[in-house]
Amino acid sequence: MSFGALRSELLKPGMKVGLYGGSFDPVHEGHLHVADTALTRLGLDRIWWIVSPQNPHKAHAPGDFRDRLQAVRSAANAPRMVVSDIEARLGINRTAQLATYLTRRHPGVNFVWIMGADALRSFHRWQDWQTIAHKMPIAVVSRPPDALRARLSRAAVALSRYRLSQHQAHALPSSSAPRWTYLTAPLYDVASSTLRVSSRRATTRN
Ligand SMILES: Nc1ncnc2c1ncn2[C@@H]1O[C@H](COP(=O)(O)OP(=O)(O)OP(=O)(O)O)[C@@H](O)[C@H]1O
Ligand SMILES: O=C(O)c1ccc[n+]([C@@H]2O[C@H](COP(=O)([O-])O)[C@@H](O)[C@H]2O)c1
Repeated sequence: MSFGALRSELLKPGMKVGLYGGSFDPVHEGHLHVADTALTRLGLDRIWWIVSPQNPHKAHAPGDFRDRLQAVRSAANAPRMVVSDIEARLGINRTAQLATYLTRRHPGVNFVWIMGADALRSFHRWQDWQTIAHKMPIAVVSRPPDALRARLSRAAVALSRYRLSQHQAHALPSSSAPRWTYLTAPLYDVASSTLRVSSRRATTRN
């Protein structure tokens, strides 16, 4: 489903919506695994894949936005998956801005921010990260090799008293923020950066 379709879909109060932000440059199996894990373990009604125009912490320019959006649409073409260009349309690239916008506009909807363990490791460097944590619950999905380091990271320690056991993950979307959980799941050792290097090598060889 595209974001255009989403706009005409009624966002009902009480709906549980996972926000899964990423560059997806390119989209890969690990991303699908994160979305499926969050959908099932949190009992979500929807996952919105938020294709980021430009991660503010990545120096290199990502691939063409429209191409990435289209690739995510093809990969995430499954029930309850929605692909969104909302950041590009709003002209924003900070998660705190998105969280503020969505929670204000849809106060009755239960949004959850979804990210991999590597993102938790650097979360304390995101702009207004405390605001994000206070606007919506967060679900972190394990990723090699970050499992232990992520749970000992600055943000994880600062938010430790708000952590919910993964056995209670179903309660996360309707919990008041700050609240977060760490979902241990099968590890997918795949990264966009590795795929970009392989694709460059293949292009050079041909
Ligand atoms: N294999 C994976 N396992 C768990 N989480 C992942 C995995 N790949 C990506 N993620 C998570 O998905 C989100 C989007 O990731 P992103 O699009 O940056 O992919 P990436 O593979 O990390 O890219 P890059 O290698 O360019 O940094 C982030 O929250 C990231 O932590
Ligand atoms: O808001 C920030 O300061 C911030 C800093 C780094 C990353 N993010 C978000 O984290 C998500 C994952 O980014 P990426 O590039 O690692 O896929 C994506 O939605 C980014 O906008 C956000």
